[in-house]
Amino acid sequence: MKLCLASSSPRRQALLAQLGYRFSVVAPDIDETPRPAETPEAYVARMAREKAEAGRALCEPDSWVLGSDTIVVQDGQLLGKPADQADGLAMLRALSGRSHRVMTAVALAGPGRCRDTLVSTKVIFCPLSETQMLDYWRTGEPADKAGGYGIQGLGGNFVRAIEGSYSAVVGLPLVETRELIEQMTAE
Ligand SMILES: Cc1cn([C@H]2C[C@H](O)[C@@H](COP(=O)(O)OP(=O)(O)OP(=O)(O)O)O2)c(=O)[nH]c1=O
Repeated sequence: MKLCLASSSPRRQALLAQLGYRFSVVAPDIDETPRPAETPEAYVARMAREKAEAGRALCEPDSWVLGSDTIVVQDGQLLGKPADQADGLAMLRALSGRSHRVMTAVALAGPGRCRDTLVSTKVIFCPLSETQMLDYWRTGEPADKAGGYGIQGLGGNFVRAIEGSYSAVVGLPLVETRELIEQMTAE
C-alpha cells in the first residue's frame, strides 16, 4: 500500500509516523474559505476531503492520500489560525475559563473514492490573566495554530481537562486514522 500525507504540518507527520506507517508527504494548496452558512462540522470535513483530493494530483496514481483539518469551535463560532496579535488575544480571552470543542476531520482518498471521519474533543481551559495571555502570545506558539494555542506545548499549561482524543487536538486522531486506513485499504 502506497500512503501519502497531504499536509505541511510537522505534527501530523509525526503522528502518522507514530502509527508505524511509511509515507510520502505533499503539500497541496487549497482555498480554506468557509462557505456561507456552512456548519463547522461540514466545513472541517470538506477541508480534509479537499486536501486529500488535491493531494492525489501530487502523488502516484495508485496511492492512498490522507488529508486532515483541525478547527476550534466555541458557541458555534469557528476559531481558525489567528490573523494577528489582536486576533490571537481575542481568541485566548474567549477560551479563558470555559470549554470549547476541537474538531479534527481526516479524509482518505484512494483510486475512485474518498471517505472522511470527524473527531470532536471537548477542552476545558482554566481562567487566564491578561499577562498570561500576552506572555503566551509573545512565545510565538499560538501564531500557526487553530484556536491560537497548542495543547502539546505551553498551551497545555492552560488545559484543565479534555474529554476525547488528545492526538485529535494536536492534529491527527491516532485510533480513527488507523481504522480509516485499515478499513478502506482492506475493501
Ligand atoms: C488546538 C490545537 C491546534 N493545533 C494545530 C493543528 C494543526 O496543525 C493546526 C490547525 O491548522 P490546519 O489548517 O488544520 O493544519 P496546518 O495548516 O497546520 O497543516 P496542513 O493544512 O498542511 O495539514 O493547529 C495544535 O497543534 N495544537 C492544538 O492544541
